[in-house]
Amino acid sequence: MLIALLPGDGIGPEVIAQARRVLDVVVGDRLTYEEGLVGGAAYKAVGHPLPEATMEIARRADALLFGAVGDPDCDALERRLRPEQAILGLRAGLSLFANLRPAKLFPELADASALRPEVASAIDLVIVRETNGDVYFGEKGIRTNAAGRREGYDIMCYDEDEVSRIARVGFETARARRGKLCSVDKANVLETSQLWRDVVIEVSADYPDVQLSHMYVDNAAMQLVRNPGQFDVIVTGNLFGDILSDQASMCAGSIGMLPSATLDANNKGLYEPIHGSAPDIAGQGKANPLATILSAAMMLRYSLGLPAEADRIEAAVAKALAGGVRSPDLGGTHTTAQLGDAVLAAL
Ligand SMILES: NC(=O)c1ccc[n+]([C@@H]2O[C@H](COP(=O)([O-])OP(=O)(O)OC[C@H]3O[C@@H](n4cnc5c(N)ncnc54)[C@H](O)[C@@H]3O)[C@@H](O)[C@H]2O)c1
Ligand SMILES: CC(C)[C@H](C(=O)O)[C@@H](O)C(=O)O
Ligand SMILES: [Mg+2]
Repeated sequence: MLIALLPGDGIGPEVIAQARRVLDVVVGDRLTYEEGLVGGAAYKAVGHPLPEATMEIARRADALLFGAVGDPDCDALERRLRPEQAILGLRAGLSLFANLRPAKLFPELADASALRPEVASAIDLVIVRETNGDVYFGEKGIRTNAAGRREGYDIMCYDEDEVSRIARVGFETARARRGKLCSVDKANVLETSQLWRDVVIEVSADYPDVQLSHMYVDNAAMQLVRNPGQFDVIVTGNLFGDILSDQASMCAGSIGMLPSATLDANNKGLYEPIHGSAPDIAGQGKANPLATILSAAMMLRYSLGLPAEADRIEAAVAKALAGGVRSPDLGGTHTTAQLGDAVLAAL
């Protein structure tokens, strides 16, 4: 099976290196890798953040393992050349619309959560985030308005098929878990959200066994901190899901702990930590690689049909944490490589 390995920028290559060590031990030569340039690294090498050569590997691969993109050197570039366009281009170009972001507290990390331990310990949820639509992909630009002033705009737009297909992923995910789906929107203000809510309710007719609720996004942000244990599966749009998942990560201990899968209709997927390239700590051995290692486990489970191997990796991460290894984001002083060492030792 072929993996497109896309390390990217900043801490991306550092965390991918540790995931690769783990995969080599757990699945060995059952996987082959082709590395592609993405993000600022690709822009600097060939003038584009998502070169056709990388897309070609990505199309051929059975799954994609992605680090992170984002480079302060590229901040002044026009939008289509910015490193972040690489991840958006992969999601759009490969129809990767269903972004699953599980947030669960490893019991050993109760002290690292931003919440009180008894509140934090209840967090065990999945955010199902749509990643092919919303303000990310609507018409956008900067224009001069009637008053002669510059005006930026990003149209928020979802069509009903986009909503129903992500709603189905939400219902299926809930059905396979504790049977509760919370759809998060802003239907008190946004027409897009009103349609979202109507379509989710229509789709719910096919899932009478799943308990559906609706919540406004501002309340959801508050409830995630007040009582995260109330959520099983959250289904939401691209922008709300982006924000809520970073927030959920701190409830579960650290942004460096949350993995993700972004799937197409056939479970081909891109696997990446939810965090970015973290330029503030890049190159210092401070990055927590566990989100990326856990993303590799999700890849084995969802795209490669190796659930036992995925379980093995997740158990090894838990064992490494139980052994006391902690990167700075978790309140410790261990390096990126030492976290990798601890997971390998646990394996
Ligand atoms: N999918 C992606 O590739 C992705 C995701 C988010 C942000 N970005 C990009 O990354 C760049 C930096 O963005 P940002 O600073 O807003 O977000 P970020 O997630 O890169 O970093 C936010 C904070 O979290 C810390 N952090 C992140 N990952 C960590 C890890 N594994 N271990 C320890 N600490 C970690 C960072 O040091 C920083 O203080 C920007 O260019 C942004 O667009 C890319
Ligand atoms: C880098 C950026 C485009 C991306 C997003 O907003 O989707 C990131 O924040 C993420 O969470 O994957
Ligand atoms: Mg994000």
